[in-house]
Amino acid sequence: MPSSVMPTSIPSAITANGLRKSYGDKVVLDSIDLHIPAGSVFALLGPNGAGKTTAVKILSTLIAADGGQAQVAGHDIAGEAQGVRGAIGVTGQFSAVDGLITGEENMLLMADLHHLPRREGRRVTAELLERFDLVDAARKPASTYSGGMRRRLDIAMTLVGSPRIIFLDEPTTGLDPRSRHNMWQIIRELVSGGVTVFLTTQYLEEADELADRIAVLSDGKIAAEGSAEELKRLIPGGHIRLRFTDPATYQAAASSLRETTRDDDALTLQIPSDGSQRELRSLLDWLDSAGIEADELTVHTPDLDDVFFALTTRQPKETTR
Ligand SMILES: Nc1ncnc2c1ncn2[C@@H]1O[C@H](COP(=O)(O)OP(=O)(O)OP(=O)(O)O)[C@@H](O)[C@H]1O
Repeated sequence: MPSSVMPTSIPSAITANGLRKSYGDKVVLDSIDLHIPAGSVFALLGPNGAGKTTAVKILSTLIAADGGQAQVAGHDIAGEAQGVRGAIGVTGQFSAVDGLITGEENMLLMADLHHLPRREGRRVTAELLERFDLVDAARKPASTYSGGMRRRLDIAMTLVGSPRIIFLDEPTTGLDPRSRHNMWQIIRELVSGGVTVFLTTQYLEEADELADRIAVLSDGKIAAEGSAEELKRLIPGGHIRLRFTDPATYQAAASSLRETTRDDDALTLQIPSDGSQRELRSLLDWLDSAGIEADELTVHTPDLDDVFFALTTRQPKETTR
């Protein structure tokens, strides 16, 4: 895997070896290893209840692991929790925003918690409210904010302490498409400023858009890890789909094309393909020479959805890893 051949000159922001956590009989994290280079975006992807939040809580020292070790920003999560906390910011499902006070007051409170001198606190607050487009709403109670504004305030509050590593636990869950794209832009800007982002998400598109590396968490284990492109290559699934309306044409095509998957009810044929121009051309040539005309032709290349479903669909017990 590329993580093992990572240039040693890139320092690791987060490393974990054999992290374990159970609640009662339920094993939530079953020996997790992570190596996240500084300045990169790492996405931990998994279905509901996979253990993503548990991983964030352990790495941000909110809860203790049952076993294994991890270093965050060079500090051991068990022995140097204060060092870890000083280097990180956490936002997400356990938001720090207080709805009863204004956005600005929330920011100033954060500045106090970080022991910033009053003037410096005001300067940082004004700068971040501006950067996150919250100036107009700054004097309104945070309870009146939309979901997107609240998330922006949450991240702005996290940045008061200038963290080098930020944990974003499902940062866009429940946001509308525009707010989601705004949030992605904010995350990209954080990374271009050198921050390392550890992101959890259920959205494949989000991981595809933002992450340098993606790990798919399933049944307490990392089922696969790599860039979006590497993960897509892991699974087959590319195909060309031909749809017919005339049953006789469909039958003629089905009986003469090899390696097809038939759907006799929908009158469609699926031909395995890597989606390349060469394969598409040879299929079209063949259809032409056989005098077969499909009513619709679509090319399907595997996407992260395919990877996700292939890796997280529960298998019968004896075939699981
Ligand atoms: N304090 C707790 N006590 C008992 N079980 C817990 C506790 N916290 C989490 N769990 C269980 O651990 C599992 C993983 O939970 P976790 O919140 O980490 O999942 P997740 O991947 O973040 O899910 P989601 O996408 O729904 O937030 C779930 O089955 C959950 O019910």
